[in-house]
Amino acid sequence: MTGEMPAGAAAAPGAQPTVPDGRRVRVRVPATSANLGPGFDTLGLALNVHDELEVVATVPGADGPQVRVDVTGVGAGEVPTDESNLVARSLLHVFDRVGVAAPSLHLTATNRIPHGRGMGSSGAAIVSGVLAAKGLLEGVVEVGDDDVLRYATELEGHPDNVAPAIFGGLTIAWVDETGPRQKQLAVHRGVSLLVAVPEATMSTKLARSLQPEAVPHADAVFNVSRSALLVAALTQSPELLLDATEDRLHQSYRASAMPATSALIEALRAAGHAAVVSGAGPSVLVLAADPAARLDAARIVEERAEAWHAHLLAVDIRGGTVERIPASAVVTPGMG
Ligand SMILES: Nc1ncnc2c1ncn2[C@@H]1O[C@H](COP(=O)(O)OP(=O)(O)O)[C@@H](O)[C@H]1O
Ligand SMILES: N[C@@H](CCOP(=O)(O)O)C(=O)O
Repeated sequence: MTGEMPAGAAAAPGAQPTVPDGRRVRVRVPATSANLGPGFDTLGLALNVHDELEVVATVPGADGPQVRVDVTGVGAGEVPTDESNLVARSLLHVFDRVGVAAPSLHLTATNRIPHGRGMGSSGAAIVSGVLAAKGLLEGVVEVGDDDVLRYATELEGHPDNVAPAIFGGLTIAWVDETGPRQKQLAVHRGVSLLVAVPEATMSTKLARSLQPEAVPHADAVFNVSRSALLVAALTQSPELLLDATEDRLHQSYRASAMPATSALIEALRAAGHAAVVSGAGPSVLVLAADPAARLDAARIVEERAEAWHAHLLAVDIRGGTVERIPASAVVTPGMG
């Protein structure tokens, strides 16, 4: 016995729609690497490192809705544990957008995606919150995939991380007059991934402030050619990855803020590896055309004087997931 309204049950006539008391959801969202060299704010890949989240919603008491966030793993003791937490804010954003009163929320986050390293932690946190809201609102208000992309992009400001975090695989994301859109593609099975993560962090906001307002036309043409080629290289012709990952739109403008990243990319590319800044940095992504090339790239990373952690990763093809948890299946402490 869950005490919940069945999914799809309508609120009594005239009553405000609400989330059934005690409803629980579980969410899993992948890390991402955005840009992939030339595809600034457009291309992204989902990676097999995941944040997990459980949320229980309860009817607010006399003091109104309360939010509590318990965090283990990355960010524990650092990120806020109240409604200002990015996951909680994202969840509440959806309730606000669909016009449903927010319940009290208890979030339990298990984080594995490093923060401020260019592996899409903020995008994953936002997608986690939006997917949790979608699950909590099931049968109350329909939140479709397009809505998830829209709400997540509203919060992140650009769609290239949130699209692969939601849909998995390789995504091309763009924005038109209807809002953000995406096309998901399968990566060629020969492509293998290496992400080199340094100790240093870089705020995406700071990296974006280093971008110029305008770029030379020739550089725009350069990036159009390389990003078109990159889609072919990633899906059909991995042997073209080195040429296809050249960029003139963002990496050079940000290089002075992450010199160790630039130096590592230069060394890897000189050895023939398709190395790029992962997201806004400072991590480095290598798109290797075969497993032997990836091991050679890992050796170059490990020989650097600075401390880099080389992770051999795979493409996550599933994207973010949300499932309802029957109340009887979990023991979660109450709001206290
Ligand atoms: N799981 C999370 N829970 C709460 N806040 C998060 C989470 N993940 C990321 N953040 C917030 O986002 C910041 C990192 O965002 P950002 O600068 O965009 O870097 P990244 O490249 O990791 O996305 C963190 O310092 C933290 O404030
Ligand atoms: N296109 C964005 C991507 C930011 O990715 P993140 O993983 O660093 O959040 C940018 O380059 O600013």
